[in-house]
Amino acid sequence: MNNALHHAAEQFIQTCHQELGKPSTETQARLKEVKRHIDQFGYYEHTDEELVHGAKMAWRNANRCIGRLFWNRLNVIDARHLQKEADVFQALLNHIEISTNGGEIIPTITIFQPEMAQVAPVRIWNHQLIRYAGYDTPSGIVGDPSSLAFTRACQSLGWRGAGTHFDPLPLVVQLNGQTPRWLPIPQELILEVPILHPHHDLFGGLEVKWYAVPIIADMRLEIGGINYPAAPFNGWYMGTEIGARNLADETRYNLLPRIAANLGLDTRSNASLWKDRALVELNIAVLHSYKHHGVTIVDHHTAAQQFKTFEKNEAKAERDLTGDWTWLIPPLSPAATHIFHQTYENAIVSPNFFYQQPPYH
Ligand code: HEM
Ligand SMILES: N=C(Nc1cccc(CNC[C@@H]2CCCN2)c1)c1cccs1
Repeated sequence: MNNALHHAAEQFIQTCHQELGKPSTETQARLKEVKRHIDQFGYYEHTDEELVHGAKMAWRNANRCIGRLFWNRLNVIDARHLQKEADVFQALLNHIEISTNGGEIIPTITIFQPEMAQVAPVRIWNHQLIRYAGYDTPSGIVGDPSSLAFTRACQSLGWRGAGTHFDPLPLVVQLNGQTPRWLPIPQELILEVPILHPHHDLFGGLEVKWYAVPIIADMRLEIGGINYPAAPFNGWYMGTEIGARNLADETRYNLLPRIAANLGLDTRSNASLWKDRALVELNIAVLHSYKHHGVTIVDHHTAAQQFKTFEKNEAKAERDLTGDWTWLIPPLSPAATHIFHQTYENAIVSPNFFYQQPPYH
């Protein structure tokens, strides 16, 4: 075990220090110190700058992320010293407030204490800090079907939702494998955007909205062999995530039939491409609404162009680009982007983000 950690630590320290332009004397001294610490305690602690740069490297290595051009502008919040529930909740509310920034979204990551023994010191049960509940009712599913299991977990902890299609779920935090605690997010901290099309009525009477900031809270951050099981991170949305998946998928909010009907499209034949027309108008509405409310969002064409620049920057830096084509292509008009017509090596480079076993079932 320690040999693997030695090697991972050495790889990271060398690359990190080289990228930060540190003199080799300092790197050698740091390597010796880390080696000694691992031999004595079985782990080692990252310095502040190793943590900051390591988190940025993890974003840069995220093969499925089209937004990596801005990897070096990540706002890193060091929360490794927090031990009490109240402080962890406060740090999560702080993350929501700081990253939302009134709509001018700041890509941010908050890093809680690393795994030392086997039990994770802090685990966040939420998939995203802000997400809508899903309820199984006799007249069908209300809210986000993706949230059914987590909503049930929250209810078993005593949480009760209002029962609407857009009930923000509570934050759920578990310390050292003990009983998880939950905390509702103050409504004033949750910036939301009403979705409206600039020219058409897409939804009839139905009020449709979505939250401004996607904050992934259930992935494990690995840096130099050290694991951080709680390291929530946010960027801004690419419009298709909301318009082509969250509001469009049949197993999500499934709005395409309703939109087609309101647009007077012929839904009896596939060849009328009514689904495609409904998709395009919904995505126009999403981009228009976020821009109208001053909330950062990127369309998939601009995002692809930014990714092209990232590809060029990485080549200039003489780093091998890795990527997962199947996730990098946008779900709407993929062949209209350069990504579709290129191949990417899906090798896993550390530091990186990984899935982990959900802490509830
Ligand atoms: C700044 C704006 C950003 C945009 C527009 C963006 C866009 C995206 C999109 C569209 C996906 C695919 C998600 C899906 O299809 O469900 C993705 C995946 C991902 N992004 Fe980014 N991203 C951004 C920032 C970030 C940041 C700040 C991080 C971490 C520090 C990050 C890490 C990741 C990871 C780890 C994945 C893969 C998730 C998985 O495997 O489930 N991204 N990104
Ligand atoms: N724009 C974003 N989107 C994003 C990024 C990573 C992961 C996810 C959620 N992906 C899971 C969903 C559910 C199945 C397929 N997509 C969204 C960001 C979220 C956090 C930082 S950027």
